[in-house]
Amino acid sequence: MKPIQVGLLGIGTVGSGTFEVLKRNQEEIQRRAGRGIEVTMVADLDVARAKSIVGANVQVVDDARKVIANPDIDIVVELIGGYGIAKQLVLEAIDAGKHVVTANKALLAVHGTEIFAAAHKKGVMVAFEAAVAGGIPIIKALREGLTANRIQWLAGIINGTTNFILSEMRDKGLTFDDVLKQAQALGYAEADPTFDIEGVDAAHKATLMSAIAFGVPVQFDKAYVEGITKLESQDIKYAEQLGYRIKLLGISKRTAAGIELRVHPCLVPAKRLIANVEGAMNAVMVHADAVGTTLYYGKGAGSEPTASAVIADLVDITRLHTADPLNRVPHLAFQPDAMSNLPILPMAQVVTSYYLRLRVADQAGVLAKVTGILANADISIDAVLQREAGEGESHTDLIILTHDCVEAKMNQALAEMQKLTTVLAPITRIRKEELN
Ligand SMILES: NC(=O)C1=CN([C@@H]2O[C@H](COP(=O)(O)OP(=O)(O)OC[C@H]3O[C@@H](n4cnc5c(N)ncnc54)[C@H](O)[C@@H]3O)[C@@H](O)[C@H]2O)C=CC1
Ligand SMILES: N[C@@H](CC=O)C(=O)O
Ligand code: NA
Repeated sequence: MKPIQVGLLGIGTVGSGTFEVLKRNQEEIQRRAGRGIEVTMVADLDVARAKSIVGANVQVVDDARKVIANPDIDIVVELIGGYGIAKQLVLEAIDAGKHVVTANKALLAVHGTEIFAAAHKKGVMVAFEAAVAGGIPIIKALREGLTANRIQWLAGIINGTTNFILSEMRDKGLTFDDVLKQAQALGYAEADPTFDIEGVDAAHKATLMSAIAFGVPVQFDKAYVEGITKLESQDIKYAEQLGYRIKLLGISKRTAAGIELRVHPCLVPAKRLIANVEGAMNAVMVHADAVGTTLYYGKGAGSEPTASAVIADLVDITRLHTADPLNRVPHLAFQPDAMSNLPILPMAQVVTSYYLRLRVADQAGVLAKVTGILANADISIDAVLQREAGEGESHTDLIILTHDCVEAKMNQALAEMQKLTTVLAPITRIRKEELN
């Protein structure tokens, strides 16, 4: 049988890995797919660099639309990134009846509803394993492997750049900016690294996982997003003393009132496997009713790990493209007419526990006032740590761990505590999850 012909749009970090791994493992891949899979056309703005990667046997153009217009191309792989031209190209490829593979979580988290609807109407597949946690087959696991289950929550380290920054800062005492530069040089960071450090990239991925886990539409605009730029190294140290690690987590939970969808730094018990995921590695925990808790771990960024996921999608499409579209796995795991309208909850309605750090005057009665405010708000305390004031210091740090409470109550208690004259600086609040 004639090989499946693939057109690559963009041959940067992920595109070059995809080309290389497809070539290197072509025999093994063909034995699995039942058919050869070949990149026969590439579009990149940097034609010279693209040619140096693919050699003379592959046609290279600078206009992606030429790939889409080529009737011999069966699958278009979008590896340009962003919501701009990438969106137009993906929609045009669908319109031309091409199956699409993309690693572009930003595009799908924001415009997924429109893109999946267009693909469904046209009877083509849009596959996106590489868009979440790079090489980890988490989309496959959520969409197919766990299909018997009612999923209750998922929580993951789903941005390699920020996990790398947090690990290097903690272990080597390096500065934020230096580690970010390293992450960029290693090809982990997004084109705009603020997407990584402000939690946006993780929120894109959490949005996609949440849609697949709970059968709700992709709703990035409703996600709560907080990155790691305001984290202070002293909080990392205090958390360690209390038996926790701080990780940037993407979390989505099903509750009776709706779906929690949030990304923020989070204290996680140091004894959990996920707390020990270091460097650019990713890990996702999924808790479901039948199977219990499962954990998926691996490389979430980088050229070949991400290519591994792109190629898995190419193989899936190769196997399934002749199947009746109704027999294919739905894009978001649930049939399009069986999606749930459970709302995404505003952050004020989220229930979680907290780490609080207060810079307080070193005076008698301060602790009582603070704990009194928490008690009045019905927030119970799990642990308290008070740093001894140093010689000549008139202030000290008070660290409090709370049990679960609704975020609105905590906001109110924080506002009251902040008004105390003995509280000398803005209070640090970091959320905490036991993940059990
Ligand atoms: N780098 C990584 O580790 C991962 C990246 N991704 C996603 O994969 C996608 C690609 O990322 P990278 O390979 O890292 O980016 P990159 O910046 O290395 O590569 C993008 C390529 O697209 C080309 N390009 C830009 N505009 C174009 C246009 N109009 N027509 C044709 N080519 C064009 C650029 O010249 C470049 O070669 C993004 O959506 C990213 O979020 C997903 C998982 C991991
Ligand atoms: N910038 C992302 C790349 C993969 O999605 C990350 O750091 O995880
Ligand atoms: Na993946």
